[in-house]
This record gives sequence, C-alpha cells and structure tokens, in this order.
Amino acid sequence: MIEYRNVRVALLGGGTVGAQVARLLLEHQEEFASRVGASLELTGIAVRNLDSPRSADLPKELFTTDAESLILGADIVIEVMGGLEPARSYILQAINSGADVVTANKALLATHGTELFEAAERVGAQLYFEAAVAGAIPIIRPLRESLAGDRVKRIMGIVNGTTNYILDKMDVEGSTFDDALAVATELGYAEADPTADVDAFDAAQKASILASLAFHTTIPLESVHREGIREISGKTVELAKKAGYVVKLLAVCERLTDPATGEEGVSARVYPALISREHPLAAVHKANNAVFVEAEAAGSLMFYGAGAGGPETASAILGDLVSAARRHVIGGPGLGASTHANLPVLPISAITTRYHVTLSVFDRPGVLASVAEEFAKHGVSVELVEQGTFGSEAVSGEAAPTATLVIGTHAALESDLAATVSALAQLDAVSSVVSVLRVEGA
Ligand SMILES: NC(=O)c1ccc[n+]([C@@H]2O[C@H](COP(=O)([O-])OP(=O)(O)OC[C@H]3O[C@@H](n4cnc5c(N)ncnc54)[C@H](O)[C@@H]3O)[C@@H](O)[C@H]2O)c1
Ligand SMILES: N[C@@H](CCO)C(=O)O
Ligand code: NA
Repeated sequence: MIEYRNVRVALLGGGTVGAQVARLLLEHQEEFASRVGASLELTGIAVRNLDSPRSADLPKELFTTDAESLILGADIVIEVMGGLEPARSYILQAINSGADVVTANKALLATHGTELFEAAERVGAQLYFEAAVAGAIPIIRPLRESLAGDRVKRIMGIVNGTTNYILDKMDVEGSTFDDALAVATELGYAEADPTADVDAFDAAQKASILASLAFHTTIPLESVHREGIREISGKTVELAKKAGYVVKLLAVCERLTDPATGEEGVSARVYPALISREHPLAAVHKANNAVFVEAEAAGSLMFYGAGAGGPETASAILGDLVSAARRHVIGGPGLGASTHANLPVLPISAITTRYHVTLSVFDRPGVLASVAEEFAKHGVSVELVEQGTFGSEAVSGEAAPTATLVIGTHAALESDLAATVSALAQLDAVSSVVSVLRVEGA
C-alpha cells in the first residue's frame, strides 16, 4: 500500500452540487489518491443548516456551520454555496491564507472576478472555475489551456439549460412559453423565481466569463448586452421553423472592428436569435448546453453536454480539484491569468449580423414598395421577403385586412437596422412591428 501525504480539502456548501462533490470524493478516495499522488482529505462541509436533507448519505460529523475555521486549515477550498456574500469574503480569506480555490459561482466571478483574480495573483494562489460555465462541459480549461496558442474569433454558446428547455419545447411540441416554463419549473430546471434564467442574467454572467477568457481581456458584466426570452411567442417560433430556423438563447462573444474608429474591439451579448436548423447548435435539445468556438487556426469546435445538475456539475468541480491538488503536490505556477489585452467592449449598435424583421402590414397596393424603400434608405440590403398569414385589424372601427411580412436581410450594421425598424414603425402601411430577430451562425 502506498502511503500518501494529505491534501486538506474544505467544502463550502452541501446543497445540490456540494453533496455530490462530497459523495464522489469519499467514494473514489483511492482513485483520487493515485491520480494526484496524495490523499485528498475532506476536512469538513460548511452549511447554513446542519439538519437540511441532502441528496447523498454523508457522515454527519463532516458538517459544520463554522466556515471560517474550516477555511483556515485547508490547502484547497471548494466554494459551492452560491451568492455574492459571504462567498466573496470566504474566497478572499482562503486565498490570503495560501489555499487554492475551486468555485462554481458564475454570479460571483462575473461581478467580483477582477478582485478575486488580482488577490490570487498577488499571493500566487490559483482560482479554478470549470463548473461556473456550462456545468459538466469542459470549456474553461480548453479556453485557458488548449486554445491558449490560438486566436479565438467568436464563441456562440447555449449556456442556460432552463431557457433551452423552454425554447426546445416550444419548437418541438408547439408548447406556449407559459406552459413550457411551468414544466421547466416542475422538473426543477427553473427556479421558483425564473428571472435569472428567463431574463438571461445567468447567461450574461457566463458570457462575461467566456468572453474575458477567450479574448484575454476583462469584460465587465455591465457591458454584456442582455435580452431574455419572455417576448418569444409560439407564433415567432412557428414562423422561424417554416423559414428553416430555430430560436435559441445565444451568448455571442466576438472580436469585431469598431465601425466608428476602425479599431479592434470585442462584443459580448445574450439574446434569443435565429439559427439555421443545419447548424450544430440547432441540435442541442432539452436542458443541454453547447459552446461553439471559432478559432483562427483550429477552425470550428463544439463542446456539448449537461450544463447543470448535481453529479454533472460535481464532475467539473472534481476535475479542478485534481488539478489544484496536483499543483499542491508537484508545485509549479498553475494556470496563468491572461486578462491584459485591454480591448474595448463595443456597444450592441456596433455589431453586424443578419436580421429577420416580421411586420404586420395592411394588405393594399404599394405596401411592399414602401417597406423595401425604408430598408434601402438606411443602407440595409434585403435578402428575402415572405408574405405569411392573413388576418384583419380594426382601423377607425372598420376591419382592415392585414398580412404578415417577413423580411430577411443580408449582414447589416445593428445601428442601421435599428433606424430602419424605427422608420418602418412610422409607416401608414405598417400595422405593427411583430418581431425583430438576429440571425446567427451563417
Ligand atoms: N445546481 C446546479 O446544477 C449548478 C450548476 C452550475 C453551477 N452551479 C453553482 O453552484 C453553486 C451551488 O449551487 P447549488 O445548486 O448546489 O446550491 P444549493 O442552494 O443547493 O446549495 C447551497 C449550499 O450552500 C450552503 N450555504 C449557503 N449559504 C451559506 C452560508 N452563508 N454559510 C454556510 N453555508 C452556506 C447551503 O446550506 C447549501 O448547503 C452556485 O454558485 C451555483 O450557481 C450550480
Ligand atoms: N439555471 C442554470 C443552472 C446552471 O448554471 C441553467 O438553467 O442552466
Ligand atoms: Na464547464
């Protein structure tokens, strides 16, 4: 029997993720020891309430409500409590006491990441966070290490399971948004208050982390453009389907040229977008996640799998734990931080993409010409026009026949498209602007 020295591991949080981290760590102790070259000793699990039910049968004596004492004696601290405070203070305490830290906390990283990374850099500690983006899917390490020698041009990610579940159910089964959300809540994907998921706060946090890593710069959460999926109706999904597209909530991070200055910048944004049914991201069903990366030399890569769940997220945490523990045994600098590119984050008005504009128009002569003229006037080139369903709308008490027009554009600058849409809304011929969706992944 080989005698290993101990690496002391403190676990902060014993909930959905924490209980599974503890279970797997205890169950596979021998395997971890041989992989790391040292025993990983779980010294305790800090929780808020000692008597809460757990998803795994864990030794009672491991639990404590005294997180600070647990941190003091640890070589590695795993933070799976969630929230900003006291998680932030505990991580700073761990770093300053010489421990490496593993966290799943995307909200904390997107809000206080710079402070935490600087603190870690000052004392030579490491901060690992594979579980914070797309759960089980390895994407942080590929960006930090495997692609460190390449130049990432663009990332398109489905990074929120709840919204993908809802949009997929609307697309595949024709469910309404409300019904799909109710099932997502029942299955435990969406929280009782689904705001973080549905209004894309969660996806924006992940976009900020991904874009910062991919472009070696700092992308503050406030500069991530964010639109949620509440406005996506069954009709929008149906029209998209007819046109060969699917609606997905996408986190898009890309390098682009500032149209105002000609300088290089980056964009990070989250919104529901149309994607061709031929694109690999269109095949991401249910609550799965996927991250599609386009790099200069590597070309297109796709990372796919479970973005959440106790054991799934624990897998990512434990991978980070093994890396941290190996560094502890062998030494070395670990992963280098590289956020010094200082690229400006450009506003949404600076992006260039394709669009589908859906209008309800009055069905009378000359309508098409007046609509087409607005696109031309603003320098937006039209690729296709489709006339859809007919209906009627009350105008001055009289029923007037209407038709749905879908106008697909070639790549256009967002500011030009926005000006076109404002002008279209003012036209007598236009009853209403039904939707404006960006088309990604040409
Ligand atoms: N659940 C998932 O599928 C998933 C996926 C990816 C990332 N994450 C992230 O993992 C983290 C944990 O998520 P979870 O779903 O396990 O949460 P959870 O609510 O199930 O568990 C939180 C645990 O932390 C403990 N805790 C909270 N505040 C504490 C405090 N002040 N002092 C001591 N203990 C405290 C609670 O007692 C509980 O044991 C979050 O940052 C979350 O964003 C979760
Ligand atoms: N609420 C998140 C959990 C994983 O971060 C989701 O639906 O993807
Ligand atoms: Na991950």
